[in-house]
Amino acid sequence: MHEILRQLGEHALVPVVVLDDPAAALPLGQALVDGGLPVAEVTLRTPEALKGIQELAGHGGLLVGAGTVLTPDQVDLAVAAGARYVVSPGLSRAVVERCRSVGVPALPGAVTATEVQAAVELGLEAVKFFPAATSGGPAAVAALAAPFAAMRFVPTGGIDAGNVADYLALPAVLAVGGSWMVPRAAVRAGDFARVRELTSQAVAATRGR
Ligand SMILES: O=C(O)C(=O)C[C@H](O)[C@H](O)COP(=O)(O)O
Repeated sequence: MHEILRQLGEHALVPVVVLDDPAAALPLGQALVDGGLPVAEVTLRTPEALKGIQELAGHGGLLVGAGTVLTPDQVDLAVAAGARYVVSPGLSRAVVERCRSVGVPALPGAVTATEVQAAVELGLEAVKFFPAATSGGPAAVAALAAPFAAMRFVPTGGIDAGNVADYLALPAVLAVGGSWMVPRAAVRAGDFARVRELTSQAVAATRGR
């Protein structure tokens, strides 16, 4: 497995961050580190996201990736800003190939057998099972994993403290993604103590994995 994917698997959680203000990036990154989770996926949903990736990548201790990557050009921008993995909501051959050519792992969305099979054909080792809750939840991941024995899944979308353990219990799950430990409102309000607390609670749910 790609070293970066292996590291995501070790942390077992991928916090999905929406940054409205790049000034929040460093305190947010520190709150994640202090909460025991030195990982951040910054979604390219806001104009400030690339600046935020740059700030977080400069932190040094964080495994920073880009989310909501829809085009090969965005792969280039994200990687230039310091992203070390690229997450997409769906499966795009062009995005996957650009990731391969610049040497970062792609984590594209796939929730059907056809999509997972397409990911296998592209040589991918892991996919994002997105949106997880509305696509059948843990039962759907388990059913989909059965015929694709080598594939690993990163369920994301609608996961929180109440159901994360159900996903983490599945051997096919590499890690679980979500925004519940980094609520946008808390980040906006500068409430990084809240982020740290939610993060350490989420990390506690991964123990014994
Ligand atoms: O696919 C992408 O790149 C995304 O940005 C999707 C996000 O990962 C989810 O929307 C997070 O889902 P929640 O944890 O329910 O907030």
